[in-house]
Amino acid sequence: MKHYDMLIIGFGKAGKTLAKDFAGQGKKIAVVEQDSNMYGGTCINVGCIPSKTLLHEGIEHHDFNQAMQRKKDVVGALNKKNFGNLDSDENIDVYTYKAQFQDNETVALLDQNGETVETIQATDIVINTGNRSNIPDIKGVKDTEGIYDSKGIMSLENQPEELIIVGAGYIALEFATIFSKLGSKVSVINNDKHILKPEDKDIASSAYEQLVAQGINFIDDVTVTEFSTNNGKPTVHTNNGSHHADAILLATGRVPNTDIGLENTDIELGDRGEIKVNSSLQTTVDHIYAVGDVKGGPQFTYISLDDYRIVKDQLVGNKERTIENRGHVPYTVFIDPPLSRVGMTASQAKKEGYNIKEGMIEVKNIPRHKINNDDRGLLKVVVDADTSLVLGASLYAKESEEMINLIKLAMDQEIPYTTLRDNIYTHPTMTESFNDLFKV
Ligand SMILES: Cc1cc2nc3c(=O)[nH]c(=O)nc-3n(C[C@H](O)[C@H](O)[C@H](O)COP(=O)(O)OP(=O)(O)OC[C@H]3O[C@@H](n4cnc5c(N)ncnc54)[C@H](O)[C@@H]3O)c2cc1C
Ligand SMILES: NC(=O)c1ccc[n+]([C@@H]2O[C@H](COP(=O)([O-])OP(=O)(O)OC[C@H]3O[C@@H](n4cnc5c(N)ncnc54)[C@H](O)[C@@H]3O)[C@@H](O)[C@H]2O)c1
Repeated sequence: MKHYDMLIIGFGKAGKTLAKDFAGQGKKIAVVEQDSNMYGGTCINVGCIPSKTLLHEGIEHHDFNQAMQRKKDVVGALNKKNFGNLDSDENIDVYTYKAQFQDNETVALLDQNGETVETIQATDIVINTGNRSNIPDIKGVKDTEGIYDSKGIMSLENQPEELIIVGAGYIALEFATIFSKLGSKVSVINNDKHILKPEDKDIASSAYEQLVAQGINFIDDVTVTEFSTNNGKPTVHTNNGSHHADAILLATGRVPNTDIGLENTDIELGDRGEIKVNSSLQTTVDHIYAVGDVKGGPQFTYISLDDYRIVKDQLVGNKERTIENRGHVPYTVFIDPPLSRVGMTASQAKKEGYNIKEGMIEVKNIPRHKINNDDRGLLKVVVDADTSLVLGASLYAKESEEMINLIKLAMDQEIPYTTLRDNIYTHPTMTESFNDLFKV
């Protein structure tokens, strides 16, 4: 039995950052990752980085093969760098095995045959096992060839001429954009009447129009009933017709990876199968923490990174940072142009009882659009008329993934909207539009 100061299960964003930080403080750390293709975690290997690389290549008019090759190069380099970063540290041992709890104190490392090769105990244990694609229990889903999840679709050897995407959330819309930019004909099967329902209505309808203008076909308000193969092609059957393609992507949500022997522990799960944590990310066992996607809540790399800050603060800090005070959580849906959001929309703010003022500017009225040669999109902000604080922003525009971070900072720091309105910004930039956007 080996003993460490900290055992981290899963090579995710929070875990690898904790490992390096605590090793730097002289602590002995074990990191267990079940798959060498996943050193560095989901984001760099099968998530954010490969998907955004493919999107970038599509927008730059590269073809499918060029895009896939660059994705492979980028991921390969990052995987290697991530492994080296931990493995070269004398205070960190990286184990490539599957971790299984034997009890609250002990974790077994299993090889591919399920045999225990090592057992580890540690003063603190951090579960950072992430999540995986949800495969809906629909007839034929397991036996029909040509059905992929987001990981599989990014490893295709040949470009699908036609791609059907089931689901209309983040992954669906991003992959619809990627594959249509790379030249595939894309259809999205949506079980709702609309897409982007939580978003501002003007922004959602503008984004819908743009996606349709890019050639993406939306089949809205249908229920998938079965998958099968017809004339050698995967086919999706719905309550309103059948559709076949060269490939089908399931983008139907994600489920936490909790197959780690939790039945041998006192760790409890929540209603959605996530590991239950308190606001300091402690599980129902005091010395075991859960970080990143496996604990549910918002699923983003920067949330996993912030989870690292919370656990660090809990173990060696002043225990002040929690999931309740980490500030507003912005996000970007990487369609083209990207849709970025923080805080409330106007209708949400009204429902909450705020007395609001709204600002809006179309991208075609921002000078930078001439240089970008891109007049698509609009920006909207909501401010509190009583306090002058910013309540939210919905930015659908090129470079919005950068601009949104400034608004998040202003909201967290309670900077009044008038400061954003009257600030000096460099020119010609998209951000200088805040001078007009905040004239509410
Ligand atoms: C297609 C896609 C695109 C995305 N795009 C974005 C984006 O643009 N921006 C963004 O912020 N977020 C994005 N996300 C979400 C983001 O990738 C995740 O929120 C983030 O990676 C969180 O990771 P994590 O820290 O929870 O752990 P992960 O990075 O998921 O790491 C968990 C690791 O644990 C390992 N593991 C699991 N079980 C065991 C076990 N029993 N033993 C040992 N190891 C185990 C897994 O192999 C994995 O490597 C995207 C996700 C997907 C799928
Ligand atoms: N840019 C980013 O930050 C980014 C990008 C991709 C993914 N992510 C993260 O990954 C998470 C998961 O993304 P996702 O798109 O898989 O999930 P999601 O929850 O956003 O969307 C799931 C979609 O699948 C549909 N669906 C579910 N079951 C279905 C069924 N049986 N038939 C038809 N449709 C069905 C839902 O109605 C919804 O439209 C996101 O919540 C996000 O946190 C982030």
